[in-house]
Amino acid sequence: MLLRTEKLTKSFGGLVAVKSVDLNVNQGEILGIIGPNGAGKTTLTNLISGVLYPTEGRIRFEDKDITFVPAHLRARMGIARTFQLVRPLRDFTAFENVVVSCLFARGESLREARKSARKICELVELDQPERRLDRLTVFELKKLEIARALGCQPKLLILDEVMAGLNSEEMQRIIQLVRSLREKQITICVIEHVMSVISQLTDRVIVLDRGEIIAEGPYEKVAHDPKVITAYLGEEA
Ligand SMILES: Nc1ncnc2c1ncn2[C@@H]1O[C@H](COP(=O)(O)OP(=O)(O)OP(=O)(O)O)[C@@H](O)[C@H]1O
Repeated sequence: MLLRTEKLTKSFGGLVAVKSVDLNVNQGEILGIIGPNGAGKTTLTNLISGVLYPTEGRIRFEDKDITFVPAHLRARMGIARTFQLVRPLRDFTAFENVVVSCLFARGESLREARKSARKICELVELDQPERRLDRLTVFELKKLEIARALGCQPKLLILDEVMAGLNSEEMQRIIQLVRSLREKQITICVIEHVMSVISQLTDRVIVLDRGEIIAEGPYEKVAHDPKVITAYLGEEA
């Protein structure tokens, strides 16, 4: 078990966004986290990455209790995530963004960080990384967001809706990239609204609804679960 949460709960005032969630992430798997809008997926990601601390419950990573470990130290321990809204440093080039991530997350020297960043840019196939960010397409910004997360040398990589705004060919390229990362022994959690991506990419899926896990298993199984169908229909109603 790489990551385990026990009765993880986060309340915002009266609203319980994540409610007593027991989540296990196995070493080497690609786990999908799905659920209708407002189900608590991003809050759960924020709790795991340390952007937020829980109201109750514990988080264990590689058998260490990290419940209240600050985000930057979690990054050094090997937990990396992308953000739903990409958050690059706007005044830097793409390459410099990746260098910064390697410098801070890995604690590398500038020389080492530049070398690592070059390899990461090749891995994610970032074209012309010396360009400024205002010259990048949405697809390239998404790859940059993944590249920045890879700067942490993650053991666990959480992808928060990386497919939003991409066309189907670009999605296929990201799917290939994510598969290649798994081959490099990186465990991956994918939060995604695009179900064809979830079905192609994941070994297992958990479904959140109103902060709780309502179903768990292979995508084909959970997609036919009446509780899941009802949760999604509720969203459309
Ligand atoms: N900082 C906050 N303060 C107050 N309420 C919040 C905060 N963050 C999230 N919430 C609420 O918590 C609930 C879960 O939100 P969250 O963003 O985690 O859901 P989600 O599943 O990621 O949704 P989406 O798919 O729309 O991104 C929502 O009702 C949301 O309004």
